[in-house]
Amino acid sequence: MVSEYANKVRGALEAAGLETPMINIGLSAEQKREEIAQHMAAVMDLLGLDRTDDSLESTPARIAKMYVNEIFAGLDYQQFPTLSLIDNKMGIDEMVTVADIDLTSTCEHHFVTIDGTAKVAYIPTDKIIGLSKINRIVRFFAQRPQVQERLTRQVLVALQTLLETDNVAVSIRATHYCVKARGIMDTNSHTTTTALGGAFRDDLRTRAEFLR
Ligand SMILES: Nc1nc2c(ncn2[C@@H]2O[C@H](COP(=O)(O)OP(=O)(O)OP(=O)(O)O)[C@@H](O)[C@H]2O)c(=O)[nH]1
Ligand SMILES: [Zn+2]
Repeated sequence: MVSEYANKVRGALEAAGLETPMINIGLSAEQKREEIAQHMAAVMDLLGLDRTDDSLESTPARIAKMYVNEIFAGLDYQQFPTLSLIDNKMGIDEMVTVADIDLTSTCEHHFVTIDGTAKVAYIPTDKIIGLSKINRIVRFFAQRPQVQERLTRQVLVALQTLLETDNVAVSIRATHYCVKARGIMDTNSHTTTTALGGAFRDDLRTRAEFLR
């Protein structure tokens, strides 16, 4: 079952042209794992690995399970977090910031790790969200093949939709293992992406407070 919240978020991402390019192939999670395992076995065979070795024999099934249940679980809206949203009866109108959110994602160009942290802030209007739910929404979108810019904007639009306010800001700082562990092999650089809405975009002081 896909929740009402998840459907709202999906609709908003599609309308904004920010949805991850996906095709509904109509397979169950079990069927996906089975087929992916077969393909991973073929990849290992082509690399000349001996899959009868006891350390390698379960690797295809392990990778399939990791893809479907773990690192790409966010492709399935049924996995969207259960939310607690409450009416802002307290009239809170100051910035709420969650910083140093652990973020592990996967680069969609190379299928290797993106490792970083996220910072999310919002200024409540009518709704307040349970704090841990912000971390969970970040994790949901991180559990997809991603480019950091899209990930940042998906979290922004999801929270704007759920909180019914433009006043949301998201910043992600991450190391890409496709840059660190291969290719240019730069072990030092990191990438920062920022997506600002409402007052975070238009009001210099609010913007500065978030970016500080
Ligand atoms: N904008 C953006 N680019 C990314 C992200 N993750 C990886 N990339 C880049 O995607 C690009 C893919 O470039 P290609 O030339 O097709 O791939 P490649 O030959 O493996 O490139 P090199 O990494 O330069 O060896 C690389 O420059 C990656 O650094 C991301 O989150 N955002
Ligand atoms: Zn990459």
